[in-house]
Amino acid sequence: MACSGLLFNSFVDNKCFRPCHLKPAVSYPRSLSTSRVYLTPSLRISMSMEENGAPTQGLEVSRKKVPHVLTVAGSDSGAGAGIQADLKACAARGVYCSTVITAVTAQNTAGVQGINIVPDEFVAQQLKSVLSDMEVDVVKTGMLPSIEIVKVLQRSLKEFPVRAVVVDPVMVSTSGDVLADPSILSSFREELLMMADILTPNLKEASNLLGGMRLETVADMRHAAKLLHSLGPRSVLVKGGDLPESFDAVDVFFDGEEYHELRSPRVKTRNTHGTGCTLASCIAAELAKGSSMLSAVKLAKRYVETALEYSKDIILGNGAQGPFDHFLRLKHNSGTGVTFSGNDLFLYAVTDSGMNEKWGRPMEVAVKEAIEGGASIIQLREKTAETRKFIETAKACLEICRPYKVPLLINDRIDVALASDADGVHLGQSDTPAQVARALLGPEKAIGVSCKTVEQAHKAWLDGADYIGCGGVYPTSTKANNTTVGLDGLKTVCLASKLPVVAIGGINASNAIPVLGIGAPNLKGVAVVSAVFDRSSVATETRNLHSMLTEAVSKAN
Ligand SMILES: Cc1ncc(COP(=O)(O)OP(=O)(O)O)c(N)n1
Ligand SMILES: Cc1nc(C(=O)O)sc1CCOP(=O)(O)O
Ligand SMILES: [Mg+2]
Repeated sequence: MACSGLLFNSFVDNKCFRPCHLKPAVSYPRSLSTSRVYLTPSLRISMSMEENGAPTQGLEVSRKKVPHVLTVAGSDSGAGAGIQADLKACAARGVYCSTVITAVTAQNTAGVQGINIVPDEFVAQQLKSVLSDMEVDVVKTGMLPSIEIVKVLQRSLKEFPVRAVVVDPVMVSTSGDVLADPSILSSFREELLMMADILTPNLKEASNLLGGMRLETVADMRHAAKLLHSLGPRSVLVKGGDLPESFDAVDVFFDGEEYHELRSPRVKTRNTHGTGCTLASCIAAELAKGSSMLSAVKLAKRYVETALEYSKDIILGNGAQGPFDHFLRLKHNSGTGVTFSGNDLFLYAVTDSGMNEKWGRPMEVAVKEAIEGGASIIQLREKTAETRKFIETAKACLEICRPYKVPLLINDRIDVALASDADGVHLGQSDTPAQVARALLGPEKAIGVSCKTVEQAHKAWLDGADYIGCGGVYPTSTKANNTTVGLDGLKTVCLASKLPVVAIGGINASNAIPVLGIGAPNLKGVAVVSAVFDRSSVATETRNLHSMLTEAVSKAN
């Protein structure tokens, strides 16, 4: 058979299996005429090659095995469940996910409007494409809409065995729409269940597989798990999410020897569409990474709970069942409504618990007063706070800042910023490098770096910082042993950087104007500690400083 580009709608023979115009997955230097590949148990590939017939030495290519789940399921256009949920769950768990699509559904938060089943030969073709090439660890099945597709899957898994098979016996969607003809039940029982290392039915599915058995209590679930186990799967997880009037979400796990009742508080939310697919994919992902079955199930359950809790208030769609956020990120963008910009540096209030204690002010009160006085950004600089207390304070202050859309940053402590979902961090030269902070905090959060030199400013830019704090502009007694760079040092750093800069150190109402007058367009404002917090009224001092700065800027324009 001649190879002529991509092949549509036809089976391909093995010789021409990879479309000819595509490059091989690994391309070797042309001068190396032959290669021998040895697979060691640790999955490192050592390649010994010969150049012009002479052995070459020292070429060691180490290939790290990527944990890989193949999902065989239906597409959900609303992307809450099905293939889309599987992809997101595996990505969230750090596992590669390939896909064999069995059906394309037109679906949203209201239900399923249409289903188009993929021809079984084409399901077979997809299975062969992936399984013959891509070292799949675990296969996870979802919507298997026809008996032929179940048979195709069984044949493929015989030809290309994998380490584990997770079967989510999808029959009816969360909206109540039928996703597999009831005639599929016999094929599930006869063909699918014996391939399963774990079967994960909900109550309805477990009942259907057991000929309509009533499942109303945890005792019923235990009985069902045992009966289902006798049909072939190595273990069974009967999910009790729909159990009437239960306070906890209880799932029953049975591995043929022991039962485990896995309980967790029920999350009150409409955003549960796709939980079954996600749980099964997550179990598959954990198995692919090497977990035992019970730990994979426990990890998966905890992950789903966390995602549901995190997403309980997000709004997507008008139907009864919304999707949830697998990456625990959507609230950061749409929920806080706070996005850092250089202009936020105009009047930067940096807290000091010692000063607030001295004046008998709780931190939350001080922060509120600073904002009401005109502070455009707040930094919690708590050098001695105990971690738990620091997180609580940060959360309380965020409640205050959010309605004003004033960003709240944490000094030094990335852990506290993450735990409190603060808007970013400010880091010094001896703190965690900004590049590491960026990797931990993601692209959305603001990162400021203290810089006294041009080199430090350049590095801050390369590391992905959002702004520079430059000082000490004047001598300060707030920070011990601080080097003063003066107005000249400040100007040098500003002119050497593309980043917005805020000046800090000894700045107050009597000396702030010359700072703004240095003539650097990227100097966006001043940061102050004692000038506002070591005073009897934070609001009054902040207001004075704010109006002075505003007046100076408007005069300069
Ligand atoms: C806005 C701003 N600029 C500079 C600093 C100082 O940070 P750092 O050098 O890490 O010193 P500490 O504040 O941690 O003592 C800052 N906090 N804010
Ligand atoms: C926290 C801090 N960083 C500085 C730097 O030079 O990077 S100076 C400083 C303390 C600023 O306090 P005050 O406004 O009371 O002088
Ligand atoms: Mg620091």
